[in-house]
Amino acid sequence: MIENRALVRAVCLPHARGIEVPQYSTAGSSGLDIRAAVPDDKPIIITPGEWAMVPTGLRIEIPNGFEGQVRTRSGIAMQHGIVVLNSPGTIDSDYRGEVKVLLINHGKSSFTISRGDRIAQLVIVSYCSIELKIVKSIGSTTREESGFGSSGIK
Ligand SMILES: O=c1ccn([C@H]2C[C@H](O)[C@@H](COP(=O)(O)OP(=O)(O)OP(=O)(O)O)O2)c(=O)[nH]1
Ligand SMILES: [Mg+2]
Repeated sequence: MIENRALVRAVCLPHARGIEVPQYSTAGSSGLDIRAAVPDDKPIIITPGEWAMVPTGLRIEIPNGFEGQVRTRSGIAMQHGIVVLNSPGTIDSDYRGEVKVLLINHGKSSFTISRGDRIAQLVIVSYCSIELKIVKSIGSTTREESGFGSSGIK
């Protein structure tokens, strides 16, 4: 159990009223499950190969020095091929619009998203803001320019 919790304030927009607010499903979960705020009578259907922007009905105020990462839920990825297209989606701390989730269907069947469905998870992460300095050369390493499988694939 993490004792030192960052406070994230959120506004629930009218179209999300009645939907469960994002929650950690267990005490040790890193991501809060976030739910689709689509109308009851207008589910979103994503056909194979297509993607859709799913509203969450939430505006959040992430503290300075933190960002939100919108990540795929492994269950719907494994069972239906539904993943966050821009994974992980970035929620900037200065963003005040509605958090949206971009989902793509890599599966073989259409996938229906109904009101209140848990569509993704939101992880709040601290990050480092840098000052980028352009110089003539940068420090050398053993690896130098090797990459992209240079150490072998398996
Ligand atoms: O999955 C996502 C990704 C982004 N956003 C919102 C919050 C984020 O702060 C903003 C901008 O996102 P990003 O920086 O990824 O998009 P961009 O294409 O660079 O747009 P911008 O020029 O507005 O930064 O859009 C979401 O609601 N969900
Ligand atoms: Mg951006």
